[in-house]
Amino acid sequence: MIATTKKPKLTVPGPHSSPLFGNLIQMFKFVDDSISLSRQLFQNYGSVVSLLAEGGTNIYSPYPNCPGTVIAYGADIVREVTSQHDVFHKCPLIGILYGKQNDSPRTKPFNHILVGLFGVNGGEHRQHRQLLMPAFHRQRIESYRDEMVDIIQSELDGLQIGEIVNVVELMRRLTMRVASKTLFGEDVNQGGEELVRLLKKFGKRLGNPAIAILPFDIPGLPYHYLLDAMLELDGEMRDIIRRRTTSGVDGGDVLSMLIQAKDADSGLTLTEDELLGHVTAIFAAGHDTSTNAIAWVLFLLSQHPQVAADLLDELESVLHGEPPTVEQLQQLPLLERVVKESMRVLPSIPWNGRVASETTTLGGFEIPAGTEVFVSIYQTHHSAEIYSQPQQFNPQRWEEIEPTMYEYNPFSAGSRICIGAGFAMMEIKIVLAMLLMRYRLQLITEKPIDGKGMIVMSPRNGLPMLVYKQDRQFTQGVGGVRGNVREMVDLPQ
Ligand code: HEM
Repeated sequence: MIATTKKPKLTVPGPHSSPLFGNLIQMFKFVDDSISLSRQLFQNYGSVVSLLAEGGTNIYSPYPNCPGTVIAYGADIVREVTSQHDVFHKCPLIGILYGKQNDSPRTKPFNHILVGLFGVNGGEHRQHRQLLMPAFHRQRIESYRDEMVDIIQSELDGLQIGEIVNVVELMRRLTMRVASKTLFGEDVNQGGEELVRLLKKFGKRLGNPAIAILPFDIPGLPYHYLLDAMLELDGEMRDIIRRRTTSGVDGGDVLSMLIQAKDADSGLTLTEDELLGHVTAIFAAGHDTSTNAIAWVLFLLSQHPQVAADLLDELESVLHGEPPTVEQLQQLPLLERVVKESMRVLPSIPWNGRVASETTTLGGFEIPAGTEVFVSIYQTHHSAEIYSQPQQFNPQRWEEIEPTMYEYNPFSAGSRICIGAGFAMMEIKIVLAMLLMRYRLQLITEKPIDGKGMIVMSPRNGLPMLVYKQDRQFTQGVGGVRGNVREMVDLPQ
């Protein structure tokens, strides 16, 4: 626990709040549309900005006396934060709720649900990461290829020509199935529905801002229903873990590997609570991210017909309509560039959140202990000092540029770099290759495309697309896009 007995003052520049509920309003604005608000703040105050000059905001830090929120961007900032992991601590995905455990047994799961790697720092993080690494080794990940292909095939078989499909929902179902199969060995379509239902229910309750404002376990209040959903999820997950532990069967999935994982020096294995923390965190970190990464690629392709045509040429010439093998994935350079460029312009994780474990500096400003710091991956990727015409979706640029890991970091950088990056890239590429050879998806522009969300950036109104057999009519459906995405990427009128 970071000890801050008195709330120190922030001296990082930023806007001043209105007298009544100014901090709540600013927090709400940030959570609602962090990209637009931060763009404005960076323009007005520079690359290191306080959400409110006087502090008093707390979005993510579970520690009492958090002095406020600092947002920052740029390669130097990314380096400072990601290379000093003992100074800039990471906190559980459950955010401020992590600090709300009390004597009630109903709050006990806050200890572990969505904690995993996100909730450990320093030596403990190194130890846990080492235990998890074998499950994410290249060979292990590659062994998931066949299961991924089967699930993708079955989801694509379900698409009807002429129907309008919300691509975000389609990809969410697909990546959830892939995650539950590779993590727990349970395909959603073959009996894993209960777990996915409970995870969804819990995620929905967690997204209700009222739980932070009225955290009282009283029937009728959203916090009460969050605790109910969390206990149900906790129970279901424990059952899965116990079944797997007592059966002693290695199903080849991540959970089986984690049950067997043993620290080489101490011989320690993961406790049931730790296992629960890891699998819920990996599940949460591993499917919504990929869902939106794929959705944004499909959006950008729908508005860049020449890129879409070139990509299909590449896919067909190498794959001839068949799902890619692991080796063939290395022979698709344009696919690689399209995905990289899409994750540069519209990263599905726009921020890296941290909390200062001691008083330190960032970009030359003093950062008091306990301050929460958000580093903007999005704004770093849109920096004109690093990328010429940063708003342009131009996969070709990757033929000439080789940014450092601090300049380009959709998966973060340093010792806390995404453990699932290899898994995600393989999944995203296989989905795109199989989908694009079979179908053309034409964007429906009825509703604005608004990229929203603080943890994961997602199109708020979904991404409705009309399904065609792949007919190469890529110029259809180009243009007419409205919404805040126009401020993020250059699009045809
Ligand atoms: C396009 C897909 C993905 C993106 C963009 C992404 C991005 C990220 C980023 C930016 C971080 C660092 C967050 C921070 O430092 O604050 C991270 C961490 C993490 N990711 Fe991913 N991720 C993706 C997919 C996955 C998948 C598929 C898995 C697992 C199956 C996964 C598991 C994790 C875990 C466990 C961490 C914590 C690592 C640590 O703290 O040591 N991610 N991811």
